[in-house]
Amino acid sequence: MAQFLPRQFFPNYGSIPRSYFLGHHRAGLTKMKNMLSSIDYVVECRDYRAPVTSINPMFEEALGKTRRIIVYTKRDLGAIPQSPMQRQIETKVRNLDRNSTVFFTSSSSRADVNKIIKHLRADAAAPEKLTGCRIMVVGMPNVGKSTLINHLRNSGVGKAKALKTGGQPGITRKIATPVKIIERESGSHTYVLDTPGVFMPYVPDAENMLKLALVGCVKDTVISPITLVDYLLYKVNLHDPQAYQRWSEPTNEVLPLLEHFARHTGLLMKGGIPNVDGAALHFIQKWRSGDVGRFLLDDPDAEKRRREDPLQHERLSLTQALKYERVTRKNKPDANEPTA
Ligand SMILES: Nc1nc2c(ncn2[C@@H]2O[C@H](COP(=O)(O)OP(=O)(O)OP(=O)(O)O)[C@@H](O)[C@H]2O)c(=O)[nH]1
Repeated sequence: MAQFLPRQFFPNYGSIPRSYFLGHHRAGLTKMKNMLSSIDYVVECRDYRAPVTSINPMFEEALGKTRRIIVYTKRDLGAIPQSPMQRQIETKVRNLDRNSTVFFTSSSSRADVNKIIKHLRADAAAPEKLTGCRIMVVGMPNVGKSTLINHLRNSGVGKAKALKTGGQPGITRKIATPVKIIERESGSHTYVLDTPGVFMPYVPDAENMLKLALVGCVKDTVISPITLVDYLLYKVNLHDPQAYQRWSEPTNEVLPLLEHFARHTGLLMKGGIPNVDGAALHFIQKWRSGDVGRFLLDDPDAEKRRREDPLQHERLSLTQALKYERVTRKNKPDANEPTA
């Protein structure tokens, strides 16, 4: 049999939507900015699988110089736990933000969350105020903020889940009441505030929009699931074309893959015709639960090179992003209303 050759580039970016900036994202960001004066730390959550793409430049500019801890969530989905690959990834990702305190967490690992609690308890610079230390947790939609806070609370004060979590973005729509995660004898306890996930007004690079949709920052109704699986297939093949061998031979063709997958998983319509749309959503869910390989969608080495080369530094500025948003709103009065 001929050797399988994965695609080396993805040919089909077509007309992918580049925005998902909803009304509650804008309102949440404004409220966060207004609350900053009473906040001692910001914990910025990013998705481990897209450590570069899930950075929201809006936070960089809006949250200013408030002390920041970066937490890469969903560690369990980006690499096999304790593997050499995991260690390699984390060294590279840590090196991208040498001046920040960085943690990697998996919701299934108490040890990961304990490290953050330990750091916060030991932090000599934590303010000893009568009102306690207040931490705001920010990040893109669905990145795992509420889950992290529930685990911090459980690890820090032994209490059960306080916040609602869910598999689709937008579960948290308002800044929540503070949740206590550390108790101190002095009475200066540490509290955490959950915030609504905030997307960016415009994603200049269509590939980044696909990555953000795959990791779940964007609702599954915004981009065609078949396009998403096509992009995922391209990435999976570069990582390990055997990752979906339970359902299909290695292939670069999305429709045959989805047809095989639909038949294996019983997603059939009348007359036994494979339900490829349903299969696409199910295949994405499989990948999101770690069943189709664990790997990064971003390349930290490429990001390092990009950051070191000022000529390639093309990140969209806040001004450009807001300009784009104004134009979109002018053309479409309901552009900021949530889709389904
Ligand atoms: N496998 C895995 N899943 C996680 C992890 N952290 C969060 N999740 C899942 O990711 C989904 C989103 O988690 P949430 O905590 O609701 O995310 P959020 O950032 O608060 O979402 P918004 O309400 O949109 O702001 C849920 O289904 C969680 O169970 C993790 O470390 N590993």
